[in-house]
Amino acid sequence: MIELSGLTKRYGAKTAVDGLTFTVRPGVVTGFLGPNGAGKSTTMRMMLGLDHPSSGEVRIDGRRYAELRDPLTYIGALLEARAVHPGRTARHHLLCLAQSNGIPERRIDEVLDLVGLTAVARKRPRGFSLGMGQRLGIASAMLGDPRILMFDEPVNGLDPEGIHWIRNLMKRLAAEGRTVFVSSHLMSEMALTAEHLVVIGRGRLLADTSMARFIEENARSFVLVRSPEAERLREVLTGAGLAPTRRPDGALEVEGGDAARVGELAAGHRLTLHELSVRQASLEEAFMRLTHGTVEYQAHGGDGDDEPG
Ligand SMILES: Nc1ncnc2c1ncn2[C@@H]1O[C@H](COP(=O)(O)OP(=O)(O)OP(=O)(O)O)[C@@H](O)[C@H]1O
Repeated sequence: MIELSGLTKRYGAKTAVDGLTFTVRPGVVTGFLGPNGAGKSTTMRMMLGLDHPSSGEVRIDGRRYAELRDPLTYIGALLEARAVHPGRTARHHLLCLAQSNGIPERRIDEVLDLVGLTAVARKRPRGFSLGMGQRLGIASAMLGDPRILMFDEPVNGLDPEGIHWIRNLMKRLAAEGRTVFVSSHLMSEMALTAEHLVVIGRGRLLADTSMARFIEENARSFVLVRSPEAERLREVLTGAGLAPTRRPDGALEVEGGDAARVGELAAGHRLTLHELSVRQASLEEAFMRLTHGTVEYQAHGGDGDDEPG
């Protein structure tokens, strides 16, 4: 478990993290979202004792990071900037980490096998692809068999196979009862991976809730229906208390409607349908709606919207 209370980080006049209080629990993957510059990396760095809070604190299974003996056995992390000594082989890199953290050497082969790098264990990471580099970073994070794992943008730049592998690994680690905390800007990927979400904007907590609730509360689902007799259909649906709205392209949207009911009402009135589909609200839509206004660098409008110079 990771517990943050009143966690704050100021850089001069800039407050990067502003009084964050939340708990990351074991057993589920918790996604960490926020627009660029929201303070995610700064928060993660403070969780790992790499940055000192201006005020507030982080507890890792009840203790401060500095109080942990052999911290890699409590919390493992994959951060965006990978620090691998260029002259060391993958195996040597893991060996150095193991030796400085009281981890038995046999664990190295286990983690190499776990991430699928056994065949290149004696090669230098310099020649590794992005995906292999990520796997080595994950092997380092897993080395101490920690109960808590943190991943900062783990799928950035990975191919679909690599993304799939990391997604399943994170889910498996959570299913084993570990605490898994992951940041990503890829909303569709996050929607498939995380069960719980923590969302921040300008350093402040915006949401700490389940994925399902977050989407339900911040985005809308509706039934989309198209008919060559749209006006007649609108009357029928309105008569049934469904309150459809008409889109400029002539289609009708029935918010909170049930597709079966719409279809049955249309059939009952012998109305032809060209489309009847359920549009599920997406995490991306919910995220955009919630964080709108907390984005640091916002583009206004589309092309040609520049102020005349
Ligand atoms: N060392 C630093 N000195 C001054 N300002 C900093 C420093 N580190 C971060 N900041 C500022 O703090 C804010 C939060 O940055 P942070 O990198 O934590 O955001 P983030 O949510 O991880 O962003 P991104 O999604 O772009 O990675 C930003 O405005 C950033 O410019």
